Amino acid sequence: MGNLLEVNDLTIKFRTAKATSTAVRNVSFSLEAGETLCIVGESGSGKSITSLSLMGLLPENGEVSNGSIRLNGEELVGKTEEELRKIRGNEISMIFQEPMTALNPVFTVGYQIQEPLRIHKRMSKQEATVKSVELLKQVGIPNPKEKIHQYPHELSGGMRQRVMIAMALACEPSLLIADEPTTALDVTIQAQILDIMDDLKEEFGMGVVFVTHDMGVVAEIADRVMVMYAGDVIEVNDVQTLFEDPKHPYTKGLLGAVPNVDDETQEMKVIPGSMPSMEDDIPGCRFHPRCPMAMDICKEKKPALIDVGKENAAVRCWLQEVDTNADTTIAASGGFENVLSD
Ligand SMILES: Nc1ncnc2c1ncn2[C@@H]1O[C@H](COP(=O)(O)OP(=O)(O)OP(=O)(O)O)[C@@H](O)[C@H]1O
Repeated sequence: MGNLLEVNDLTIKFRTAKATSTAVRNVSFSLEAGETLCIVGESGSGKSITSLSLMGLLPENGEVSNGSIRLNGEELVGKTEEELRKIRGNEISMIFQEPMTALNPVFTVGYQIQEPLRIHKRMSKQEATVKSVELLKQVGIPNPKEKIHQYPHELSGGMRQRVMIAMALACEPSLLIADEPTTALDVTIQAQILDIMDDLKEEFGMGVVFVTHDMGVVAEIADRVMVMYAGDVIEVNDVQTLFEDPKHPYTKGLLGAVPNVDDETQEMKVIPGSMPSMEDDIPGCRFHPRCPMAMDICKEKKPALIDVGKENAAVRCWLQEVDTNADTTIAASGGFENVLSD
């Protein structure tokens, strides 16, 4: 069986007043049905732009300048807005950090969940009403028959987030894209919503692309993790291996000195220095100015993303290429342990 999602060599550029700059470079990844891929990295690494491009929702000054995005074998790059509208909300849905970007304040919750069902699934008003009550129940909203008559502003933040999830799941999409959907919520509500998403993923067999800063969330929900830095994929692996044996110094930095997949309180650590902007022309590895392990070659030549022994596992680092015992080298020299701050 083919992959649900195949992204190949995706490059995204932005036109700004000064120039055209590359925000995301040659990104490739795949996703199977029922799998959750977390995209992680500091602010500005290209996580959101990558996920928005999957929906054909790049800002007006941005474009996919190269590459391919295939959903169930169908190419999405180059589709017209009208073609994409048929796919959005039906085959692919998205949830955001701020539910009010998806919810319309002037329509009732019920109307907004029923709309995609009537458009994409051609349900009658009565069928869509029954389904919307069922969906609200599935996402843990009490008294769903009453709630469908309420407006978004009458609900709490956590309840609005659930409504947005219900809306996104209404048409049982094969791909759900979630961009920091629980970041603004308190931890208890966040945990409840992640649980609901996980249950619904199992039930519907969706693939999920989940963008987050929070390594605790990654540990809880990811099957695989893709780490991005300044527009490049720098490491990808299954969640257990990535937490137990991160290869790239940047990933080690994000995870801190003693990563533990079972530690749900783990926060992304602050790495000294800052991410370059997309306009900065940095020779070699774009991480080298911040890397405690940088060698001469890192300043001169960009490393390729190379496989690390199994399918869907790769790292972009000269240490990996020139020293097969790279992990021992990093561990022996202390890596980030001496420079990390919380
Ligand atoms: N409309 C835009 N015009 C120009 N550049 C943009 C635009 N939107 C994003 N960018 C640039 O694209 C790059 C990637 O941004 P993106 O929002 O994907 O990062 P991110 O990793 O998701 O960060 P955050 O966690 O802050 O959302 C950044 O350098 C950003 O400045």
